[in-house]
Amino acid sequence: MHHTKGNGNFASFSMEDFLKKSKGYAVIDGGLATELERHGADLHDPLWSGKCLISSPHLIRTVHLDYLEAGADILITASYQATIQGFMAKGLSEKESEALLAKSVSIACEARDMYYERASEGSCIEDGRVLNKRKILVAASVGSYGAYLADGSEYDGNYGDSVTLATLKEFHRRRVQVLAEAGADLIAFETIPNKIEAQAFAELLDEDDIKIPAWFAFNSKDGVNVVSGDSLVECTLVANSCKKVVAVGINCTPPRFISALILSMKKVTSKPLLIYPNSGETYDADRKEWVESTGVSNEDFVSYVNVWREAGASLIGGCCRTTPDTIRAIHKVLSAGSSTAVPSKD
Ligand SMILES: C[S+](C)CC[C@H](N)C(=O)O
Ligand SMILES: N[C@@H](CCS)C(=O)O
Ligand SMILES: [Zn+2]
Repeated sequence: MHHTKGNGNFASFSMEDFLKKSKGYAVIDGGLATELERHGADLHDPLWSGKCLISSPHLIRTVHLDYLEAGADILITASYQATIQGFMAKGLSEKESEALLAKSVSIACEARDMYYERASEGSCIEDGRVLNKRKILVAASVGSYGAYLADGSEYDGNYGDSVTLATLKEFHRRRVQVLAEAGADLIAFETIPNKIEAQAFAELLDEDDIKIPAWFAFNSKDGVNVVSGDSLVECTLVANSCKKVVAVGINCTPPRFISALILSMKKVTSKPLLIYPNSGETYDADRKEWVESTGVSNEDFVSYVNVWREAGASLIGGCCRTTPDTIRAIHKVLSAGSSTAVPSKD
């Protein structure tokens, strides 16, 4: 059994230090694709939100900036479903594809710079906008192989026998290298639907000498295991035994499942726990649209925040179908309760 608890530190970056300096918690941003669509982007495309790296990079920057002004401390880049393989299928060269991945990071960094500029001019809260010079992290998104398949496979995670550990490592290798060298603070492996893909990510981080740390975010549709049916505890242990993983948790999962998932992860790791649930709505992968009216309201979402914090989550945000309003409300709840919050520690 390898139940040894990792220390969560890697290289010069320590998630514990970052959290300590920000009162023990941090706010992650909300749905990027959701917000791009609300601004008029058409994401009916195999690249989904990654399509905007080609068609409307300025819109991505606007959305990042909106999330910072809503109080997010961490931006997740537009690279979730952007892959070299996906770009090349559109006729781009390998070099152009790699440049677009790097651009996802530079767009987020630009938004951060613009935010800092605004913050130095302004006061703390202006017209409901959060403006202060806190430390902001850029997390380079790496969606799972299922995301690349563009058929909602990240909510299922059954890739079939032909997809092996080696296939997954080969598939992800170059993108991870490019993103790690593009100036992000960390890599956000997102919507990891099974254990084998977590293993592939952990091995890539170690074998390829990736210079920045990472977080692992799994997803669940039953509140017990990850979506493929693999054990969440085993998946968490894979993350826990990788030194470069500085936080582990859950994303794009209905809010009602989150507390139980946090509690089961907490039993096997002392790394900081992160959660950024979706609204609880269901995704129709054929239509590439969300089925409305199955989710929770912003008020209901936010009513969970203190429960999640008390259960042990220290990084909290939103995934698909959450908006800057959700993040603004999360920021408000957490800053109001921060005097009583207990920071996570080893
Ligand atoms: C997290 S899901 C909503 C992303 C989109 C999906 N991979 C698709 O292409 O349909
Ligand atoms: N970060 C992604 C969603 C992950 S499920 C995006 O909105 O592009
Ligand atoms: Zn999502």
